Amino acid sequence: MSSAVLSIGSNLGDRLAHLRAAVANLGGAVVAVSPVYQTAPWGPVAQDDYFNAVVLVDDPAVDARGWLDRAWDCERSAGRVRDVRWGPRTLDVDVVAVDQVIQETPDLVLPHPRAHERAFVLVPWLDVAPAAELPGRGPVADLVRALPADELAGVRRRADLRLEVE
Ligand SMILES: Nc1ncnc2c1ncn2[C@@H]1O[C@H](COP(=O)(O)OP(=O)(O)OP(=O)(O)O)[C@@H](O)[C@H]1O
Ligand SMILES: Nc1nc2c(c(=O)[nH]1)N=C(CO)CN2
Repeated sequence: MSSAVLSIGSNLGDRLAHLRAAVANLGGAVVAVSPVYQTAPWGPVAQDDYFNAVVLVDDPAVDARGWLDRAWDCERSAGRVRDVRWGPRTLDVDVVAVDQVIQETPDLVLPHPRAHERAFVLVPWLDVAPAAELPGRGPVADLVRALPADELAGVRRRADLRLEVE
């Protein structure tokens, strides 16, 4: 059994189309899709706002490494070029958590090592899973409450935009 929390983000090209394509690519594994948020860029690189969302997925045949492969497949389909760390991208798919797994392998750290400090991950996750917990860090609701006000202010729900579950 394997359920995962994926964070999807885009700030290059048709941002909504890239997020929609990721949800379509994940197909039958998709259990829930959060609202879309417009988010101020996190990190040291000056760049345009992102659209972000969180997707809950489940597939008994996919393990933690398998979710990373699915994430990379989504990114490849969006024509993502890997250059600047934390720089602009057509599509970023991060594996936030897989079940209760805590691991550190060269390719995959779980939970995602920066998820607990990212409003653009925690706020949409809370929308679709109010009782969720980030393994090793506690309830997502508590993590959201602990975020600095300016982090939270940079995350604005776009009620005019929707990602459909296929
Ligand atoms: N939980 C995880 N989800 C996605 N990638 C991970 C994870 N843990 C480790 N990685 C590794 O991180 C590397 C860099 O990923 P990526 O280019 O998406 O980083 P980034 O999006 O710029 O930064 P960040 O990881 O802070 O979101 C990948 O090659 C991948 O192997
Ligand atoms: N708001 C926001 N900022 C980011 C994002 C993202 O998805 N949303 N992804 C990044 C890639 O490392 C860097 N910064």
